[in-house]
Amino acid sequence: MSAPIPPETESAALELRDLHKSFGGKAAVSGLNLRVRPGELYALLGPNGAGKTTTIRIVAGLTKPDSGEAFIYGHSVQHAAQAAKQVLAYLPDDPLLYGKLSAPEYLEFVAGLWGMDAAQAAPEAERLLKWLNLWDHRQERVEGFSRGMKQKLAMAGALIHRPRLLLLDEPLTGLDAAASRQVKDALRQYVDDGGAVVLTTHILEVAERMAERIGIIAGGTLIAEGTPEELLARTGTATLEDAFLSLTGLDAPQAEVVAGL
Ligand SMILES: Nc1ncnc2c1ncn2[C@@H]1O[C@H](COP(=O)(O)OP(=O)(O)OP(=O)(O)O)[C@@H](O)[C@H]1O
Repeated sequence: MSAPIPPETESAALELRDLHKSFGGKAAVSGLNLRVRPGELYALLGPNGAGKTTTIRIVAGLTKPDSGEAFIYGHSVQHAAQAAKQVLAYLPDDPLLYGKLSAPEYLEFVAGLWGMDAAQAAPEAERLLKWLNLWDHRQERVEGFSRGMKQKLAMAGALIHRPRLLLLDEPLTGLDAAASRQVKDALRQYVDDGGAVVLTTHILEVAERMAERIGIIAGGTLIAEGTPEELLARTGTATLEDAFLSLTGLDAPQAEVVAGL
């Protein structure tokens, strides 16, 4: 039971316009365009080295593109970074937590970074911890948490300032079935409340079950985009795995490694 995300007038939660980024002369992102709507969960799929993390890092303002622009609810990440970051949360695949703190202390700390005072942060922290089933562990130090509990706490930290776009890099890696289900349920609730999620994943089943739309990226460009059903129809395949293989042109053994199957 999360509080509704405040409504926004801008039509796109995220818009990427002709993004380019090279490292040492080698293109990691090459002419990438995409739009994600509020209330949409968008999964970025692609082989290793396709440019997914670089894209997410550009949106999070951690990597500067060589050219092109990213807009979050109309705010340019490159030219209005403060406004863009205010409505954004980025959860990397190895989030930094402070082991000596309890979960409420950690959330109070993160809230402070966003300029929220303790009186504002405490009820929000309690709501998030209850929502993610961490409230019963509120007196424990984070260093004793399991990986799944840490991942959920990191997600609570990402949500404490009520962002409207959530960027997640491989959010389900290493989680057991129960923790994975809770994180998926939390993400579904978040988009149902009007937030937008962009996540990268190697788990095709996650993309197929959860995403409104999937973007397949290879060589730094979007080679296909659509609902899971549209991707199947476009490739004439029965499974997303087959669609992924067909669209990326990978042979089956290689693609199984890529897709983490
Ligand atoms: N900081 C960096 N310095 C040099 N090259 C980089 C850097 N970051 C990414 N690259 C290169 O850019 C390309 C895209 O990498 P990126 O991490 O964005 O891909 P990815 O799709 O997230 O891959 P994976 O699925 O393996 O995480 C790769 O060739 C990678 O080696």
